[in-house]
Amino acid sequence: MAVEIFYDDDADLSIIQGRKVAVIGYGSQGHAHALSLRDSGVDVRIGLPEGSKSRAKAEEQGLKVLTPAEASKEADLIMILAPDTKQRFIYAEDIEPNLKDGDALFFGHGFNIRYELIKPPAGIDVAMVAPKGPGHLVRRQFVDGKGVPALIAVEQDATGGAEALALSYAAAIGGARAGVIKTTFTEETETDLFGEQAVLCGGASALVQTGFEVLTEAGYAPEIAYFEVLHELKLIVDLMYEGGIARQRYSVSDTAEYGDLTRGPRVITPAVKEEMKKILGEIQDGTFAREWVAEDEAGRPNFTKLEEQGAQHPIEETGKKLRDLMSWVDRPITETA
Ligand SMILES: NC(=O)C1=CN([C@@H]2O[C@H](COP(=O)(O)OP(=O)(O)OC[C@H]3O[C@@H](n4cnc5c(N)ncnc54)[C@H](OP(=O)(O)O)[C@@H]3O)[C@@H](O)[C@H]2O)C=CC1
Ligand SMILES: CC[C@](O)(C(C)=O)C(=O)O
Ligand SMILES: [Mg+2]
Ligand SMILES: [Mg+2]
Repeated sequence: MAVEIFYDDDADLSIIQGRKVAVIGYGSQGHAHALSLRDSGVDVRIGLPEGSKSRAKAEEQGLKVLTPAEASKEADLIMILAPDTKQRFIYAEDIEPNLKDGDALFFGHGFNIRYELIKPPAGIDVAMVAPKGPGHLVRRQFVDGKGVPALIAVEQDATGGAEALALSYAAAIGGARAGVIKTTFTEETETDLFGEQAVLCGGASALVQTGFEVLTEAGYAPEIAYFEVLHELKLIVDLMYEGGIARQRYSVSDTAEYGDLTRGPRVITPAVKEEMKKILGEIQDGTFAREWVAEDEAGRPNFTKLEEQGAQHPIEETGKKLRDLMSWVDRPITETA
């Protein structure tokens, strides 16, 4: 089925400018949405618990900060940008008691609706605006006059205006400069989880770490291995981003291109593709969601152990040393916040 893609000319910014928006959470996505909504003329407030470390930051950045319950009560559109595993508790305690008919409940990712962790009442709009990029770059691109593409979806259209509202919101954070695609909560959730697990985060991190290990275990200098498999990866991906895999192949040497064409499929073998399909199956049948929710409820023991192991990987030490010598590389992630 052909997708519908919307741009700025298709969106009516005045719709979101006429709403009182509460952004719950002020992390990667929360700060980006809130600041860009404000810069687009939207009446926005932040919902954070009294003890939150981000309260001072949001206030310094000129935003009104309330508790999640106060913010939900004051607003008529609530965008929930807290961690996926915490959302159902925030919803039950702070949001649901303050929902009125005609309000809108928005998500930045479909996890809690797709896996039925949150079941909103009839009478409200339920929609999603999911940027296809990390929050800090969503904000950075907005400030630079660009935009990160976004997906919108409507789960429940109580007012008849949920889709136009979601498109208006997406435009206000810069998404419609790049393209906004209409989808469903299910399609967004399943493709997003697959992308981050198999390619963007899981696949890419493992590929880089393994390439670094192979070179250093063979006796090559870690600094050379770092430049080769991590630093240069960004430059190669920039070419793909700008002109597709074809432009990457145009710019590299024909020696590299021959190696790409003949050796790439030896790294990403049919067995790897089978494993990717298995990973997708676990997303589709809910196995991953159940595992992640149980891991979080248990206090994240495996998550913490694996995160610590990743931080101890020798590529991190080598990378830090080299990045410290390239002043333009380590742009503080809070610079745009
Ligand atoms: N990270 C990304 O770029 C992307 C994320 N998403 C989705 O956006 C949502 C938010 O993710 P992300 O931005 O990564 O989250 P972060 O972990 O970066 O930030 C979460 C924020 O929620 C706050 N928070 C924690 N508990 C509560 C609570 N009880 N009440 C209110 N606020 C609370 C945190 O407070 P404190 O600051 O005190 O820790 C923090 O400000 C998720 O649904 C995610 O899947 C979608 C696309 C990309
Ligand atoms: C790729 C990870 C992501 O899906 C994102 C930045 O889009 C996330 O959940 O953070
Ligand atoms: Mg994503
Ligand atoms: Mg994601």
